[in-house]
Amino acid sequence: MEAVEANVKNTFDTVSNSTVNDLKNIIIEKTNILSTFKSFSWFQIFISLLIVAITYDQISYQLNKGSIAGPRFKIWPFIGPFLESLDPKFDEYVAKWNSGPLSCVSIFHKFVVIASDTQLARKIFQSPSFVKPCVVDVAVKILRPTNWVFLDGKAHVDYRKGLNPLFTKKALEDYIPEQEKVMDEYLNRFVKISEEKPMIFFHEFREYMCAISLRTFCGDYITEEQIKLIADNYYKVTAALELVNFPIIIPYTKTWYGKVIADQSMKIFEVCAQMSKDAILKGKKPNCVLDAWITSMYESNGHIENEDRDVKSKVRLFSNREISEAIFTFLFASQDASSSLCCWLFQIISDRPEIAKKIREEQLRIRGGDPNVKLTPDLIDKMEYTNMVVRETLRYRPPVIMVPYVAKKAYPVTENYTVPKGAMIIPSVYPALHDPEVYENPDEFIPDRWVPGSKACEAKKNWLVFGTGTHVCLGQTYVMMSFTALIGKACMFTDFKHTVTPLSEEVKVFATIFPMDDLILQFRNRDPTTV
Ligand code: HEM
Repeated sequence: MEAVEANVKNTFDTVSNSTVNDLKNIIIEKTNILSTFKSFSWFQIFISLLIVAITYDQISYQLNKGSIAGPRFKIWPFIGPFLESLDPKFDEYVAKWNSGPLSCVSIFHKFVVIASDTQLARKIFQSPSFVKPCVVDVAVKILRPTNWVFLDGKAHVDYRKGLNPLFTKKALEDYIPEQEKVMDEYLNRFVKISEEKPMIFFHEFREYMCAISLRTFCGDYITEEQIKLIADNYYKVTAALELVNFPIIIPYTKTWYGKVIADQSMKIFEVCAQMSKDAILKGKKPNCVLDAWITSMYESNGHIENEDRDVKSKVRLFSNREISEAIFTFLFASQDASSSLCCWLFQIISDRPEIAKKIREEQLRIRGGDPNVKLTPDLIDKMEYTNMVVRETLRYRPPVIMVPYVAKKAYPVTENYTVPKGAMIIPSVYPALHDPEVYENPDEFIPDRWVPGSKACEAKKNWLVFGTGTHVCLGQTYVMMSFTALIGKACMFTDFKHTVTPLSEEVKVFATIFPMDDLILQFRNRDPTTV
């Protein structure tokens, strides 16, 4: 027993001794580390941490970049080319596209991959299981988190099914009379305001686009004053939703003004939605998008008789708030792109009088010589040459030059490169539309390249003006038809003269693209029965 006790004591002593020694060692070690730290100044600690952070930032950039084109190093640590991105230059985009089929850039923690190759761009647009449209953080606050544009996968596809019939040729038939009134009103206004001297039309065209969209969407339910309020202020929404913007809404900043206008507009649309609901129940014939949508909801749910409209799938009943949010997205999606197309169309045609003459000839011919024949979808279908001019303008100066998407998970976009999860992946549209293999002399404006059966017409894969895949532009048919109608009427009834400046052909990027000099024009009335 004693032997056992002695043994235990010995073991205990040995263990205690070794534990004490270990503890001693640890304390000495810690004291050494502390004293080493103490010998550093705060400045030295800060510099060391900074070096660690910069190294981490560089290494993760190199790992994300892999073999694709892009700056060798992230020259400005953390921020990357943030300052350049605040004022994006078209030439810098072109340089990026020319640098390789896939190229990259890193701004703050965001890694951005840009695809310039047509096949790759199409592949990205058509990979909804890997990517979804990328919206700036603040967009969720401005457009509201409940907005349909943030839906993904099946929920998005189902929602789109209900919206698609609102922008078909058949639907347009109902909207055209109201649209034509706005066209006439604004063409008169353009003549009046530029009577004295040529003036900048960038703002005018933005206001006009806003007015025509709002009349198409909300019909007579929206007042002139409300249209003016939204049209005068909509640019604040564009500025608030630029790709690089502060994510938190601070009062009296760009994003705050954007939200105020968005909220005001949606409030107006909510009231319009209720007015449309009341009118449709009383048997009104639809003449705007709200009416068409509410009719399909009411027919689908048995509130009114189905008049053999284009109701392919069951449409549930939507609240006024939901409808107002969707109408705002139509405005949001259309306003900048349509204003861009409008500016380039008028500039390009004015600079090429022979094209204006051919448009007039066609417009008079299809109307049997009477310029006052009213617009209908069938009449617009006959405007083949005018349509080719609109198509060529969209190719030559595509309003949306690229569409930001985000990788939902690691996305093997090529055999050799995988886009990291969370990175932005941007399919470019412009290079596909300037591909010399398909469009000979791509930097020349040649409407005749669109004659039926031509190489350009057949190259459907290059036609990325409206995107492709599940998020393809909802308004594409509407855009082609309403702009063909508009420019036809503008050429018949007015002479518009462009003041060419050295900046006219330079491209300004403001969400979409515009002539750098903001387009200086003068409109005059003309005899519409002559060419
Ligand atoms: C010249 C005029 C226009 C151009 C160039 C244009 C172009 C585009 C492009 C490139 C996209 C992204 C497509 C994709 O990701 O695959 C898009 C989406 C969209 N566009 Fe347009 N657009 C125009 C006018 C309009 C108009 C007038 C409307 C009116 C309703 C509209 C409604 C939409 C909507 C709602 C989306 C999002 C669709 C979705 O996420 O499902 N666009 N547009």
